[in-house]
Amino acid sequence: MAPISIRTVLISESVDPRCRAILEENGIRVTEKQNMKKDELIAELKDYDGLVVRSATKVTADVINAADNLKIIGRAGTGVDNVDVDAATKKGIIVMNTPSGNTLSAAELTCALLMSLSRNVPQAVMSMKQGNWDRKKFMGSELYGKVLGIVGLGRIGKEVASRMQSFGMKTIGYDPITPVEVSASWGVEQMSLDQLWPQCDYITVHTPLMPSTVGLLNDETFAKCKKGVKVVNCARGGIIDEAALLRAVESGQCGGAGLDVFVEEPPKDRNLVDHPNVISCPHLGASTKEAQARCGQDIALQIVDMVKGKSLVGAVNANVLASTFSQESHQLIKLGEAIGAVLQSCTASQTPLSQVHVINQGDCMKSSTGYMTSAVLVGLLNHGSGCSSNLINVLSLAKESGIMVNQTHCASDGAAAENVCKVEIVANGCSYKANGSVQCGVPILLELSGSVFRQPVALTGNLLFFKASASPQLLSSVAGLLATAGVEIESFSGPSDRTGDLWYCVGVSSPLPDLGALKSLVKEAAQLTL
Ligand SMILES: NC(=O)c1ccc[n+]([C@@H]2O[C@H](COP(=O)([O-])OP(=O)(O)OC[C@H]3O[C@@H](n4cnc5c(N)ncnc54)[C@H](O)[C@@H]3O)[C@@H](O)[C@H]2O)c1
Ligand SMILES: O=C(O)[C@H](O)COP(=O)(O)O
Repeated sequence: MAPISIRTVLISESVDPRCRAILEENGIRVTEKQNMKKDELIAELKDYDGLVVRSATKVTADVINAADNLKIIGRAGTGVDNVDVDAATKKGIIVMNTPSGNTLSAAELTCALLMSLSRNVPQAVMSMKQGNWDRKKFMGSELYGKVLGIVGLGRIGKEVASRMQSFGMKTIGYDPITPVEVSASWGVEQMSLDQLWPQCDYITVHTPLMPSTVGLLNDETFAKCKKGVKVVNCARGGIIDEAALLRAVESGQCGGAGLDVFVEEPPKDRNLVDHPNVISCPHLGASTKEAQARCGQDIALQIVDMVKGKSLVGAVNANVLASTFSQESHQLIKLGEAIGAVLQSCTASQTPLSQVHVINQGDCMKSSTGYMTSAVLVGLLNHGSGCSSNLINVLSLAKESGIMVNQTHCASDGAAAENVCKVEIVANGCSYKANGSVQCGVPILLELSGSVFRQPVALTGNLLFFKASASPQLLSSVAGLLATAGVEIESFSGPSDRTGDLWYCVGVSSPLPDLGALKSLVKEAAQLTL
């Protein structure tokens, strides 16, 4: 992938100073501006290539669509639910997070809430401060021997499990992705949620907030739990339905709740926060010096590595790009874009483009299948159109335009070029094909719609393609016309076959000022600069 240039970054929240220092040490100008309202953020962001946030900045579609220079949104932390990732992807903006930097801190806070719930520590502290000495009111219960249900067995769920096992808790859990044998290896027996709810003395949720996790604990599921179950939400507000939780603590079905996160932060509705059996924190899971240092440092290093073309780590919406940081992939991307551009030029009058099929042939093309398709589409959609799609958004743009995209990989067919990218498109109901490869680091075109070139076309510089039937005068006539226009021929590739209308390509010193001048000599003509 072409290196992404990030010269300016706006940090819109309190992020560890290491973040700014690392970015600046690497020549990136940084501005820190906190507590901006949406309009201020929109106005400010116009001037920046990058934005670094935590969870408070709402990077909505309006903000993203107004940020014409923005290329990356860096989240110094885990959850990206405050970023409209779909809108960013459509705009070709990378969204990147640092998912493991605050795992231990969030796990420790979860454990602190579980322990506080078991012994009423916060309530006892408040009571002491009010001058009381009440040893009866705050009778607790041991964690030892109790059952902890962990919903979401990812990074944090796993760390919570091992810590609470050291208190003698039995840990059971549910996760649709983590294999049962994996969680069993760290002591968590997995089961369905319906089996889990009635067994738990404590439940803690550690999933992302998404449609399938909104209201995981609700009136119906609370009813399936043991009476007096205690719950912790240190993940995202809304995974435990707040209204259902209030009803459950009021009825005693829920014996206590520890909340670090809320649907609305800070919560305007204080009913849960004020309930005597609810203990809460203002979203402090990641608020430790260590977690902030890791997240601030990680996001800065990830951005710098990406700018330097070293690696792409932590991108949540551009995984395909992670494999594009090598010399070989740069060359293949150039090849894909060039094939797309050639096909676009040679079929410019044929619209609409309705199908694109990219076949990657040969062992070396196996790992490149994903990004080659995007590269071909970038060439097809951007060339001569003013469209500025990139590898991040081109698939969604193609889908929006109703283009059917297919990609396949096949083994080498034993021909001279082992690794070949073959592209077939359908435009205006007609099919066109182009095959290319990389030779000595240069992208080359081997075949264009049935014309196999005797001398492959080096896909670089100014290229003039024309379709004509072979005749002894054809080349001298084209050469004469080019000379009259002051255009020098630098290379020539003709078809190996000589029958019918076939494609030729001439590398020229500059584009022909009037392509129409070729009309009397050829059937079709197209030119492009690569
Ligand atoms: N309170 C804080 O300050 C704080 C700090 C860090 C992370 N978090 C939040 O904690 C949550 C977990 O973070 P993580 O780093 O462990 O994420 P993770 O991606 O490592 O783990 C999430 C797990 O949830 C599982 N999951 C997805 N859908 C599920 C479902 N329907 N039921 C059960 N499990 C499901 C996934 O398979 C995954 O294993 C996230 O919401 C994150 O934003 C909060
Ligand atoms: O998802 C996260 O990383 C946590 O919720 C932490 O959010 P914060 O960076 O705003 O503290």
